[in-house]
Amino acid sequence: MAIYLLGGHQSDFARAWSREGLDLSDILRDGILGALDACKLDPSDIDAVHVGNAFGELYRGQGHLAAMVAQVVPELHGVPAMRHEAACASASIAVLAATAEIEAGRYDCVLIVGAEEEKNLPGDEASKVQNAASWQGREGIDCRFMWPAVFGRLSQEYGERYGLDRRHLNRIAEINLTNAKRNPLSQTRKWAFTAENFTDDDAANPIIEPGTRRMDCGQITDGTSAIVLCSDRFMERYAARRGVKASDFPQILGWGHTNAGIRFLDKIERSKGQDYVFPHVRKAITDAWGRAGIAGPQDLSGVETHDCFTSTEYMAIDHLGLTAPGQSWQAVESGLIELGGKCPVNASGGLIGVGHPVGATGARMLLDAGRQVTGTAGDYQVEGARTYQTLNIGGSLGTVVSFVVGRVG
Ligand SMILES: CC(=O)SCCNC(=O)CCNC(=O)[C@H](O)C(C)(C)COP(=O)(O)OP(=O)(O)OC[C@H]1O[C@@H](n2cnc3c(N)ncnc32)[C@H](O)[C@@H]1OP(=O)(O)O
Repeated sequence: MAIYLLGGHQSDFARAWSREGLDLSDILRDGILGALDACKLDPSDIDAVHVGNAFGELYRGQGHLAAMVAQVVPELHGVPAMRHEAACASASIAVLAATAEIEAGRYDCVLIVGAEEEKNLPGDEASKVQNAASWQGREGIDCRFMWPAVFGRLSQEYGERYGLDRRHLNRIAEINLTNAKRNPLSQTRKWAFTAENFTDDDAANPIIEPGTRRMDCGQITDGTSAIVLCSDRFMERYAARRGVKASDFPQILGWGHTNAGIRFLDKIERSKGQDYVFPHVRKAITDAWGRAGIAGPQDLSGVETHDCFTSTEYMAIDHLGLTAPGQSWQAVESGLIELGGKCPVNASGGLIGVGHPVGATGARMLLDAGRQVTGTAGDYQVEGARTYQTLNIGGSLGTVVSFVVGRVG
């Protein structure tokens, strides 16, 4: 059973919606209507809706986002809707639920909308809200900001296991923020940087938590990304109606999904002496390859990966097999991960450059992967892209989801 990615929508991640008198419900509406418009679908074409959102209750006091769907788009009244929360992987989990429904033959055309509002609080408060995705009172990490602290520990772990030169982390930030300048929907496209920002200069690149400096951080972002998936049965009708070919559209070729518990230090302890710092991340990636029928990174045109911090991308590089374990620095130094390199990573700018509206990120990655393999990624197009992989994580790698997207025929 093929699962087609019909298309989708991303909002401008530079927008702070509360400053326009708008809130999470408006963001959700924009995602749904944007995706319908992009795919030239009527609301009546949609069999089910899945909402990805992590922190609606905490940022805006707003829960029950499944029912919000028909509230803001009344034409979807009566259509089944569900909300999924898995921290920063919420939208990918929503996608997994949608693909299962299509594979089961229950529905043929399903809309997935990820949405998050974060900019309605000051930056430091907004960051602390996200601590909720850690194990309250039990992480054993004394800090202000849980995620900058956790991923600072991750770079420390790489340092202890394999050796780590911080210049490679600074370079990852620079590559992603440079890529984001080409992306008309990225949050940071107009931000100004100096060369010192990408060094260990304490003034130009201040320490946020041990092991993490400002430029290592993904952003606090408002935004939505929504995609529409459909069965081959629906695609047949859709293609005939529109006079297009099914082979023009990307398919979700494979997926991997693992859960590894919430507490960061347990995961680190568990993998001592093993090849990979996170064997469950490696498994999600290789499961996706297996289901897609590809052999490994040599079959990929590019990757959209989680880079909530530079250390996260550093980890992703070796777990994706772009280098041997612990040797991610080689891919940074050789230019392999840059636009024009053998396997560009985060051509869009990633979470550091595009922004990270937590509940929307997984859908945004799939949308970008789909754009790449259909040659519609504009100024950040990876030339000749055919097959793309996404890697989306929740919390300290507690939830991991990876997809392989490509065109067939
Ligand atoms: C698995 C996971 O995904 S876990 C990841 C979860 N995510 C996180 O933990 C988020 C991590 N990031 C953060 O916590 C925050 O970005 C922080 C705390 C590091 C910094 O946040 P803030 O204090 O808001 O500072 P920040 O530098 O982003 O922005 C301050 C203002 O300066 C602007 N700004 C920042 N850098 C620049 C620049 N280089 N040029 C121009 N403007 C800039 C921002 O747009 C912002 O303005 P705005 O509020 O009008 O939009």
